Amino acid sequence: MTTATRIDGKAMAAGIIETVKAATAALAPHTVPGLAVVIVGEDPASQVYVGSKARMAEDCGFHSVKHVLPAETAEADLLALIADLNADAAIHGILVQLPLPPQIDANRVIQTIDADKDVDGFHLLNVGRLGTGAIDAAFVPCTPAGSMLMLRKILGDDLSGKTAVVVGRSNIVGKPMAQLLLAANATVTIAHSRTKDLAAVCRGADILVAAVGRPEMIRGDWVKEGAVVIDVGINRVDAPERGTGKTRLVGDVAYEEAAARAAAITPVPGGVGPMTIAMLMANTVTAAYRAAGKAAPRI
Ligand SMILES: NC(=O)C1=CN([C@@H]2O[C@H](COP(=O)(O)OP(=O)(O)OC[C@H]3O[C@@H](n4cnc5c(N)ncnc54)[C@H](OP(=O)(O)O)[C@@H]3O)[C@@H](O)[C@H]2O)C=CC1
Ligand SMILES: Nc1nc(=O)c2c([nH]1)NC[C@@H]1CN(c3ccc(C(=O)N[C@@H](CCC(=O)O)C(=O)O)cc3)C=[N+]21
Repeated sequence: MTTATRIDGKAMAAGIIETVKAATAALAPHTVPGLAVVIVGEDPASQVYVGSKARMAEDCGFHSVKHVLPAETAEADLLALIADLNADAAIHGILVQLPLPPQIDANRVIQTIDADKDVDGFHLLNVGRLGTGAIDAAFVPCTPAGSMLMLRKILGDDLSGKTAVVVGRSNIVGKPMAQLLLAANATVTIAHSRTKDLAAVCRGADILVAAVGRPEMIRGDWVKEGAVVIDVGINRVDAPERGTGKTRLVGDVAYEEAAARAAAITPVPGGVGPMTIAMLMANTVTAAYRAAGKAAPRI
């Protein structure tokens, strides 16, 4: 029995992309938003994501460049490429796909990106802005930003009086998600692998955000009746029922079980993933507006 509203990330993302296209057209011909996507190594899943980011950038009317570097690239060479992109006036946004191979210090790479081109929102300046309430000046990480838009569609802008539990404390999802929820007045708990009785913690959540990376770990009876569930997890699992060697994507939440109790829930695929890509395009067009000295459109 599925009773929950399915929050359609694919449809929401398509709406955002239309807004991005209009904002891009309004900048022409003086400014064309430029996005550089950099990937080191040949991990097939990462290649797919980087390809879809570059394709979507083209679809939006951006100048789009993709740099594919070999897995054995030295850190100094990647830093030199970033310096070039920082200095390139045709590039407004730089994304370096994570994770990076072990010989490269990801933190050093992220801090080398010009904060004004940091469309991932991972640079210390943008993290600091988000954490100190200067959200309008920050680039907010795409996955949490997209997750918040989905949540706001159901619950509105003010989450006063609501308890939110974020499972996962990564710099790219869990921590910025918690900051956004806090800024929207939710009472926020961040859970992780050392949390005791995670099921009970989750059961207290009016808003439950799963960003763990464990297929269907969060079961239906962990979900409070009437909760809003945002499933960030993207996990590829075997699907022998579809044929030998076939796989499918599942989230961190057991969807059908959770949907029987939740008020609203995001699916995987078609939930947070497409919203992440849409927010990357939104951040890039914002960067281009700022570079042109114009007020960025609200997305
Ligand atoms: N939809 C999208 O656009 C995106 C999806 N993702 C997906 O989201 C998921 C999380 O990504 P990311 O944040 O980068 O992952 P990380 O691996 O960086 O972080 C995972 C977090 O989950 C916690 N965790 C791991 N096991 C458990 C457990 N058994 N119980 C409770 N907490 C646990 C870890 O805790 P601890 O810190 O204690 O180790 C950690 O904080 C992945 O599936 C990833 O593919 C990621 C980015 C974008
Ligand atoms: N610097 C950096 N920034 C990132 O934002 C970043 C990153 N590195 N490394 C990897 C993760 C992962 N990530 C996803 C984006 C879109 C989908 C997405 O569109 N998913 C589709 C399915 C795609 C498919 O079918 O494989 C969906 O959920 O419907 C998934 C995952 C961004 N990440």
